[in-house]
Amino acid sequence: MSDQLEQTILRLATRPLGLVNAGWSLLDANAALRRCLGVEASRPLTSMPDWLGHRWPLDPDYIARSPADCAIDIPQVGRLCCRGQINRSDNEPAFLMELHSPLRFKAHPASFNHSDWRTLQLTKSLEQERGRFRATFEEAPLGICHVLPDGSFLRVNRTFCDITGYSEVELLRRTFRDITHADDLAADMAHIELMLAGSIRRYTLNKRYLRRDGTFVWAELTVSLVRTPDGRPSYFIAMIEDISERIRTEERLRLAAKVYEHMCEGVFIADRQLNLLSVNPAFAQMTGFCEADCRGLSLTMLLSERQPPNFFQTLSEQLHEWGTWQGDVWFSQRSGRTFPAWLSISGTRGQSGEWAHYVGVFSDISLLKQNEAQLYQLAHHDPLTAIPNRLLLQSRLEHAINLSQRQRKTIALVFIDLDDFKTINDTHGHLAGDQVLITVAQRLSNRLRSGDTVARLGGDEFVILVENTPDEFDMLPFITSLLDCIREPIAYKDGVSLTVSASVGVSLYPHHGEDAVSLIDSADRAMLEVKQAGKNAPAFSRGRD
Ligand SMILES: Nc1nc2c(ncn2[C@@H]2O[C@H](COP(=O)(O)OP(=O)(O)OP(=O)(O)O)[C@@H](O)[C@H]2O)c(=O)[nH]1
Repeated sequence: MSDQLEQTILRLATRPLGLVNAGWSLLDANAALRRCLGVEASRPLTSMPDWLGHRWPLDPDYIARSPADCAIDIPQVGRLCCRGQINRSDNEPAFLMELHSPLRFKAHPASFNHSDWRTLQLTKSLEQERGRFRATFEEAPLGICHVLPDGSFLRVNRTFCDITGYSEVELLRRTFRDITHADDLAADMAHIELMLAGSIRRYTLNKRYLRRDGTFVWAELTVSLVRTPDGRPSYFIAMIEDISERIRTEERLRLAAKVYEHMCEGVFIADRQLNLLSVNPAFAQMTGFCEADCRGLSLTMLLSERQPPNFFQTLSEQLHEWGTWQGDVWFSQRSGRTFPAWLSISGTRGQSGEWAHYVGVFSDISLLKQNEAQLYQLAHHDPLTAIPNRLLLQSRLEHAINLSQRQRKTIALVFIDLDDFKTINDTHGHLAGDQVLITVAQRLSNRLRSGDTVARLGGDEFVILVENTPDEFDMLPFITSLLDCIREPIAYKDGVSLTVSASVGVSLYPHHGEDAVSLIDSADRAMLEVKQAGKNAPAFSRGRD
C-alpha cells in the first residue's frame, strides 16, 4: 500500500483509524481518531509518542503484545483491532489500527472539554451498563460468540475459548467453518441459509467443534441473527454448550440398551420388593412371558415350586443385606414346564443409599444339568448293566457306615460271584456272557428294597448293600431267594437257554469290618471259601483274621 493510498483510506474512513509502529507509537491518525483522542488537527502526533500508556494505564501483558496480535478488548481503552500490516515507504513496519469505543474517549477527563457534565454522566452509566453486559458475556458459563455473516468470529468469550482450546486472538482469525467437524458443516450451513433468508429466527443443533489439540468436542449450538435497522444481517449470536459428557452418557446408555436387547441371557429389572419392572427379549423367549405379562409380578411367581423351603425368604434377606445373590433356581415357563437356570442378582442403590433396584441375569442350564447327570452316570455306573459301579458302592457304603454309627444299625454286604462264567463266554460267545450279566443285574435289582444298592464291581462280581439289617439269621431267606433268582434260566437267541449259579459271601457291619474296604474284603473272603467248597451256596464271614 502506498503512503498516498494509506492516507486516503485514513482520510475517508469515518471510523477511528490510525497507524502505529511495532512499538505502539502513533504514526498517523484520521480525523475520527484525533477526535477520540482529543488531538487537534493542527497538533503533530509526534507530541504523543506513548499515547496509550500515557493516558490510560494498560495491562502489562497487552503492552508486551505486538499490534499485529491485537484484536482484543482492553478494559481501560475499549477494543483495538489490527486491520493489517502496512508497507510504508520507509520500510518500517506499521499497522493499521481501528479503535472501537469513541464514547469512552469522549468521557475521559482528557477530552472533558468536548463534553458537558450531563453527557459525562450519561456516558458513565452507559459504560457501567456496558461493563455489566461485557461481564455477562465474558463470564457466562456457556460459550458465546458473535459471528459475522462471512463466518468470521467477531467476539468470543472465555468459555468458548475453553471449549475449543483456542485463544481469543486465534479464534478471531478464524471462521466457524474452520473449527467445525466436516461431517457437521452441511447441517450448520443449511440452517444459516434458512436464517439469512428469514425462514427461521433461531436454530439449535448438536455439532462437533475441532479443538486446537486435534480432538473434537460435542456441543449444543443455539444461533440467532442480529440485523441492522434496515434489515441487513449484522452478526449471529451463538451459544455453545459442551455436551460431550451428555453424549458419552447417551452413548453408554444406547450401548447398554443394545446389550440388554441382544443378550442371550435372560435379564430382568425389579424393584426392591423384587417385583418385575422390565425384562429383555431373551427373558421372554426363555420363559414365554413377555414384558407386559410380567410387569409388576413378583419374581416368586416366575420361580417354580421346586425351590427348597424358605428359598425366597433367604434370597430376599441376602439381597437386602449384601445386594447380591447367585445360585441355581428353577424357572416356570408359561407352558407349565420348568427349567433349571443359573441366576445372578445384583442391586443398584438409589439417591438415599438404599437398594433401589435389582438386576437379575440368568441362563438356562438344562443342557449343563443333563451333561452333569450324564457325567455322573458315567462316573458312577457300570456301562453294561447300568447299575452302580464300585465308586458309587464305596461312597454309599461309607455313608451307610456313618449313619449306622449314629443309629446303631447293622449293615450287610453280600458279595456275589457267578460260577464258571468263563464257560458261558467260551461256549456261547461274549455277547451271551453280556446278556447273562445284564439279566443277573436286573433280577438282583428287582429283589432289592428301596434304599439298598446292587453294584457291579467288575467281571462277574456283584455286591449288594443292605442297610438296616437286624442280624445275620434274617439274611438267609433273602440270600436264598437271590441265589434262586440267579439260577433261573436266561433266554438267549435261537431258543438257547443259559443258566448260571453264584457263590455268595456275606459280611456285617460292625461285626466283620469297621470300614468300607475291610467290609468288602471280608465278604469277598467268605465268597472265596464257598468257591473252594464247591460253589453255588452262601456263607457268612467268619470275622476278622
Ligand atoms: N461277556 C463278558 N465277560 C466278561 C466281562 N468282564 C469279564 N468277563 C469275563 O468273565 C470271566 C470271569 O471269570 P472268572 O470269575 O475269573 O472265572 P469263572 O469262570 O467265573 O470261574 P469261577 O469264578 O471260579 O467260578 C473272564 O473270562 C472274563 O474275561 C464282560 O463284561 N462281559
